[in-house]
Amino acid sequence: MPADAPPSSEEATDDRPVAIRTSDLTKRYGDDVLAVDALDLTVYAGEIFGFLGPNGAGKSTTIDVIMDYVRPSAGSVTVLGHDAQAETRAVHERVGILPDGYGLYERLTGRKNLEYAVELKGTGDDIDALLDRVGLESAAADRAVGGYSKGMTQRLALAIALVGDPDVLILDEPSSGLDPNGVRLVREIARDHADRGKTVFFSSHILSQVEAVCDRVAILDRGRLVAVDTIAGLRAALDAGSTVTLTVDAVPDRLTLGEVAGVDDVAVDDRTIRVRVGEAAAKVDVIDRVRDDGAAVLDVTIAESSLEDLFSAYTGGSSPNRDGPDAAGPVAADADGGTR
Ligand SMILES: Nc1ncnc2c1ncn2[C@@H]1O[C@H](COP(=O)(O)OP(=O)(O)OP(=O)(O)O)[C@@H](O)[C@H]1O
Repeated sequence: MPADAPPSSEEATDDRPVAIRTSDLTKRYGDDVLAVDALDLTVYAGEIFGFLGPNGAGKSTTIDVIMDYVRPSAGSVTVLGHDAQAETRAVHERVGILPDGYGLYERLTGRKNLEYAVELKGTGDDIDALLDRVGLESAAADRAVGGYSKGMTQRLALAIALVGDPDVLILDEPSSGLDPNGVRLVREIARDHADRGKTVFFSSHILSQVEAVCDRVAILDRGRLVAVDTIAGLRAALDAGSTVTLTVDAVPDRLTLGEVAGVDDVAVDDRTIRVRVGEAAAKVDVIDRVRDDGAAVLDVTIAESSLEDLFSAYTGGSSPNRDGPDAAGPVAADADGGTR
């Protein structure tokens, strides 16, 4: 189980350019809610960085501070070297955001919404190319946004996030409301962005989304950073392990599996031996040892720890949705008076 210090494979100094850095970032709402708690996070340019946590973990609040939609109670954020609070305009010029609640003009068509976003950013993007990139057909783009399905709304919001081909793309629950094609599209867009040296900050409570697309992942729980690493690194740090189940002709009288390095637990039931191993190498040793102890192995199955197990281990049991219902809708106005 992770202790106070988040496990990380990036402890060594890294001289890659930094895209987003939060330093001791803390956000309180009133006296009772500590939404973000002393968050230190470094996202490097060119990576797809997963920001993972159960509902209410503080993901949107962190993004809100990055965008200066809310002010931090303590600490600071820089984006591509610009202070998020003091140089908000510079930050907004370099960042595209797909927010959790979209803030679209419902009476205007999708196309008008997009034109307005392009005008506001002064980037002169080709509207049809953007619509095409997110898979919104012309006929749909010419309808009022108020009548859009959740998936269409999400695609339009994604097009707006891509206006100006931003150096940093922030996606807050980007797959919410999308069908599998839409989910794939989000992944392709994220990958394409990163392949061109740009940064993607991908916030989600859906593990499979993050696993499929992200280079590294931070896990946030109740405002605190509990881990930063690759998914493979997180598994290894946790010794998440596997369960080897062997069916044998007969369980040997003297079973010496407990002596095998990496074996955490052994359970015997009739002709089935279940062995929990914490190290990958122990899996083969387990099979060899059972044979050496005198049994014929008739069948072997190996179950790896699921991502849910991994996540629960880090968050003390808060379980995210794997492919579950959409994220919570937009949060109410900031207690400090900011808007979202
Ligand atoms: N404007 C606000 N006023 C008061 N409390 C707030 C406000 N916004 C967020 N919170 C609280 O701060 C905590 C973190 O919320 P936040 O929306 O940042 O989490 P999240 O990880 O983005 O969750 P979700 O996945 O549900 O969007 C929660 O306890 C939430 O209720």
